[in-house]
Amino acid sequence: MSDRPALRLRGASIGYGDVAIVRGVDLTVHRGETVAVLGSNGSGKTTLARGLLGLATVLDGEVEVLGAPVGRLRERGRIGYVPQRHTVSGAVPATVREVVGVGRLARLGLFRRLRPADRTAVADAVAAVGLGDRMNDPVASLSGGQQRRVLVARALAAEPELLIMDEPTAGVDAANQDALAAVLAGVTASGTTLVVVTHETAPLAGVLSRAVVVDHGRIGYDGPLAGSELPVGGGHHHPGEPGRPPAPGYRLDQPRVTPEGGR
Ligand SMILES: Nc1ncnc2c1ncn2[C@@H]1O[C@H](COP(=O)(O)OP(=O)(O)OP(=O)(O)O)[C@@H](O)[C@H]1O
Repeated sequence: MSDRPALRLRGASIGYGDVAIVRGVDLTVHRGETVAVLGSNGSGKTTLARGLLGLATVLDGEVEVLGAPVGRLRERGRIGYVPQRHTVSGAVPATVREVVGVGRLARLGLFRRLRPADRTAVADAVAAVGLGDRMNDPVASLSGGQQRRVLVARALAAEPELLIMDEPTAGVDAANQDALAAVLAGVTASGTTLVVVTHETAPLAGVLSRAVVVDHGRIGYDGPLAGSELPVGGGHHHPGEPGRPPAPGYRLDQPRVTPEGGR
């Protein structure tokens, strides 16, 4: 139902086995929002993202995705996911067209065949990530950054309502980061909700408007991603009393900059 938020977490704890990594998270993301999920290594960003997809276990609380309890959404193609690990592997050598075609099939459902309009969507998605001339190449023959873009195209080809991306710009060169930003701007302009786990907001600064900072499994900041301020680092801010918003150039793996300090 389109009046329900894209994401709604209430007291959500998410983890693996019986170990909670993300704890007691309250988070609502409305349709069309564009959210950066930030935080230091191991803070729980990927676990949070995986919890939205049913790939990590919801141990407590509620997680609703596109209006349905997590894992219960029947049309999985409504959610697009670009995982963190970037290589596309498999025993059978698959071409770019085939891998991205699988993304389109997720939208159609199993045992359906791609029709001309679907093939066009696949070609458009591949072109959008700048790999139009590699359509028939085995994915295994592409560079790591190019394979990463194949995964982005695979997600785009399904034209999802909610697109969750884990480090989509990592290992991608500046020109292709810009191209990706342009693609995502177009996707979000058509109403797609975007959640991007990232260490670097600068490449997608024009697309992302809200920052959620995960700090030791909890949300330490939730507010605008704006301004030209210096990075905040971890911090223990809370919604309602946010600290300084992470700036577009936020990178947690850069040396910390103290509030008083210069660069
Ligand atoms: N499959 C798994 N089984 C058990 N523990 C896991 C699993 N995946 C991750 N963890 C643990 O969960 C914690 C958080 O990991 P997670 O990948 O969510 O962090 P992250 O914030 O995405 O980090 P990074 O920035 O390094 O990607 C880590 O302590 C990690 O060891």
